[in-house]
Amino acid sequence: MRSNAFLALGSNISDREAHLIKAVDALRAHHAIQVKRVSSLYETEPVGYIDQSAFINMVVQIETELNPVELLDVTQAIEVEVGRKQTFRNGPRIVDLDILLYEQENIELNELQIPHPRMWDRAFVLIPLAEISPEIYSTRHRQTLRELLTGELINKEGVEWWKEWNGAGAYVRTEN
Ligand SMILES: Nc1ncnc2c1ncn2[C@@H]1O[C@H](COP(=O)(O)OP(=O)(O)OP(=O)(O)O)[C@@H](O)[C@H]1O
Ligand SMILES: Nc1nc2c(c(=O)[nH]1)N=C(CO)CN2
Repeated sequence: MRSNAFLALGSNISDREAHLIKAVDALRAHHAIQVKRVSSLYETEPVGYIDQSAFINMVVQIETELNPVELLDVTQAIEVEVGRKQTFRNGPRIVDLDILLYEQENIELNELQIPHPRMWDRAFVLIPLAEISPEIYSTRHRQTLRELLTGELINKEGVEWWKEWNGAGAYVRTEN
């Protein structure tokens, strides 16, 4: 059975776009993952630990035969493959892959929480996510992403559209 999931990617070291392309290529190369949609790239001011370079962030939609924990194993292996070194919480990184959503599942394991617990506070996640899937519904806000982003609830500052996705993979712009 195939499940729908959304992943957030970010990089803020050296050639940020190249790292993201490598990560998406690695997802595409995996036999149990199909990349369905890829957002544009956004340049974003660092959140949390602010004394570091700007990030490039993006979101991809996948379908996968992997269960959530297997998917986490794969995303963590890709982080290492693309070159992630040990870092500190919120610190700089070659590439970071977070699982945002997996179907409608709520998961509360030590090593995996889905929906990603901080996603609704992060414009650098919500803005690219809304680009590829504006109808996603936040049970916390009782609004769709589209509604949430046209309102005042989310501070959109510090997130700038940077460029279209130039790597391989489905680039599908939704009509909105
Ligand atoms: N939905 C999720 N996606 C990815 N990792 C998760 C998720 N939920 C929990 N984790 C756990 O988070 C751990 C730490 O992740 P990481 O070092 O990337 O944190 P971070 O990127 O600094 O902060 P943040 O999690 O706020 O983005 C991972 O080892 C993983 O087990
Ligand atoms: N703009 C931005 N800030 C961050 C990011 C990120 O991807 N983009 N990731 C972090 C740790 O996961 C901490 N802060």
